[in-house]
Amino acid sequence: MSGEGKEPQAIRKLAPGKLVIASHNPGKVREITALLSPYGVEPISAAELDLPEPEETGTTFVANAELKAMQAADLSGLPALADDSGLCVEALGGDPGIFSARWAGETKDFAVAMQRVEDAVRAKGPLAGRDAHFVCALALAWPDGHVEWFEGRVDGTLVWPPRGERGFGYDAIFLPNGGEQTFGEMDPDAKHAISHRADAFRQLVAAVF
Ligand SMILES: O=P(O)(O)OP(=O)(O)OP(=O)(O)OC[C@H]1O[C@@H](n2cnc3c(O)ncnc32)[C@H](O)[C@@H]1O
Ligand SMILES: [Mg+2]
Repeated sequence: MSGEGKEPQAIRKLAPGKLVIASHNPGKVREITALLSPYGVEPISAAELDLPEPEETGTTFVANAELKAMQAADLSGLPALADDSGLCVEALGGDPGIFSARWAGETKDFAVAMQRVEDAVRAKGPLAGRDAHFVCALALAWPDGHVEWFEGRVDGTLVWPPRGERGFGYDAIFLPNGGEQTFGEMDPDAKHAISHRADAFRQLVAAVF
């Protein structure tokens, strides 16, 4: 990990400029802003810039992160960081996966999405396992069209009923391996120590700082 034993520095290629967080999900924007906070960049969200939400036509997390980042960099003329992430349930062959946001429907209701996951796993029968993991692909796009990407992961188990009001999305049903609290119950700093997003972010820091 970079930064150990020295003061965090501004991102070499970014300082002292702005970085667009190419996401329309306030939970993600909050987490990415916190992860970026030691590094001296000025984050500005896609919503603040009124950027459109692109259609996620990719078939992988990386492809979707890349298209979101490239669109934001292109439209803003600034470097842009996008995150495509999701919950992959082993018993469901990796679903909802890249469709995690879409399982919540038009109204983005994650109580509904978490219930859909529970129903789908229970429908597999009593022997269906509860193993799951979160994936986070981060793509950093530069206005000249160059893109770098990084993928992180965290493994855990699904729990029902949902536990905890912190976090967002599927956090309340995800118990990371070795932990006693779901991501929905955890302090945000504790989630940042182990999450899929933090894992991808560590790789980004190592490559870009
Ligand atoms: O595409 P953007 O605008 O960034 O926002 P989104 O919510 O549509 O994001 P995705 O397309 O990447 O969909 C991923 C979904 O997976 C869920 N998810 C991702 N990371 C999560 C996390 O750390 N905790 C809980 N749920 C998460 C969350 O509900 C997201 O809506
Ligand atoms: Mg999305």
